[in-house]
Amino acid sequence: MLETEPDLSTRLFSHIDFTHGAVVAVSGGSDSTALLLLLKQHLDRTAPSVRLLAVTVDHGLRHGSAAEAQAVAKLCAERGIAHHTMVWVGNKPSAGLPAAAREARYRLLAEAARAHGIGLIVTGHTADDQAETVLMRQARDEPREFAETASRGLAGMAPATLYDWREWIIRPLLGTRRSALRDFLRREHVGWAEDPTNIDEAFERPRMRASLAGDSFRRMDDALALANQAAVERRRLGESAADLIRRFAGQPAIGLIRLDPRLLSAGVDRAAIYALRILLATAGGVAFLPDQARSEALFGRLKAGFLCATLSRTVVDFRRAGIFLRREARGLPPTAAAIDNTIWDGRRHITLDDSSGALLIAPLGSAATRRLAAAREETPQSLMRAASATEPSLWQAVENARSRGDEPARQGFAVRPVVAPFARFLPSFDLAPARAVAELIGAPPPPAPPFSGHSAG
Ligand SMILES: Nc1ncnc2c1ncn2[C@@H]1O[C@H](COP(=O)(O)OP(=O)(O)OP(=O)(O)O)[C@@H](O)[C@H]1O
Repeated sequence: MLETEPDLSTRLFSHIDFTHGAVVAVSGGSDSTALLLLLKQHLDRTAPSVRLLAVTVDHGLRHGSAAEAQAVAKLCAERGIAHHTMVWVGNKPSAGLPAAAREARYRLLAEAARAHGIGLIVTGHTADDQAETVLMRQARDEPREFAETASRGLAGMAPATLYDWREWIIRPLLGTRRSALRDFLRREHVGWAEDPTNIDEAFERPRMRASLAGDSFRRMDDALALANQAAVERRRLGESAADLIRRFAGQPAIGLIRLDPRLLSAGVDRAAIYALRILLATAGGVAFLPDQARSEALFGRLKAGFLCATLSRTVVDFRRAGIFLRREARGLPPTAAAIDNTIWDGRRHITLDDSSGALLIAPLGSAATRRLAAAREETPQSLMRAASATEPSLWQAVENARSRGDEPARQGFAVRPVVAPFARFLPSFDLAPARAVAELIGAPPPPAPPFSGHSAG
């Protein structure tokens, strides 16, 4: 049993629901090593039967990374904690390597969690990481005139982020200083690895870290206060946007979102623009929200009257019957072999019943749509057809892998809409609009965050 103040681990973990186990992401650095030992202490005391699995990702990028993973495995063996090393294999890009490594890291952590039936991933991001993140974003945002873009990012890392609409990643150390965690490890006589890339000032974060190291705590405290304030604003903005989506958005046909033009004069432009950005990204199947400035300009033009414009791969068609959003016909995925459990065009999750490998997936297309479309009340039929034509459909492969029969197959697969901008990462700040959009388009609701008593954010 570790000798440390139980108050620290109680404060860090007592509000988290660990019923379904936890994967702890342990790099072997000070923060995640302390996280692991504090969480183990907490669970030993409060819920010893909870499954705890430490996972180290070996990115294979540095000499010695395998030895670091082994050191974590050794510590875990000494402490009676299950441990797994996941190795990143495959192509490693020369450009954008940190982002690719991060992407691979979360994928591998989620794979480990799924393999063990665990729905929760815990990382060791600290208050220092948060301050660095916020200051880096502030430095990048400074030249921009649009305060909203800045304030969304200035919320920093969320205390919880839903990955792939499935696993919650939580960051319980966001309010804890790295120095406190290192003090704890020293008291416990536990060492840690120093990652040389953390001090390599060729990268932005180490530069920011170095610039903060020379400062008093003041600058860091100010950055954290700013993040807290921005997080509150971002949550509020999201709640207002969710409210507007529920009141003013409908889905008259799959792939076709209708906005009631009263949205334009609801008197809450900031929230309406945020709702519009989320819906544009959703309709277009884009992981990022469209640019704030362009969205504001589009909103202004909509206020001026009827128009047809494209933003974020989405056609915005304002006519007498309403404002309609649909995926533009350009740039749809080409005909390809259908693969089970994939996301098609960023918008549709495909599940196949058929494993023959003889099926193709392709946009339904306008010819087939004309045959299938049925008239529906006030929605212009031309728009319903245009929306349907961009939906995925399954075809029997004929002759070679690229050609297909005349009629789409009616069976053999299930299509589930996904909330594109939040499908990979849903920060808890944005839970309200993500839920509203899921209801609107018929996506499953996101699982509730693993916090007892109150909602995350
Ligand atoms: N190689 C690794 N194996 C397992 N977990 C890791 C690894 N690297 C980082 N982590 C997890 O991520 C946390 C943050 O690490 P670090 O600050 O180095 O990553 P980052 O790239 O800044 O974070 P992010 O994952 O948000 O981009 C660590 O405390 C740890 O929980």
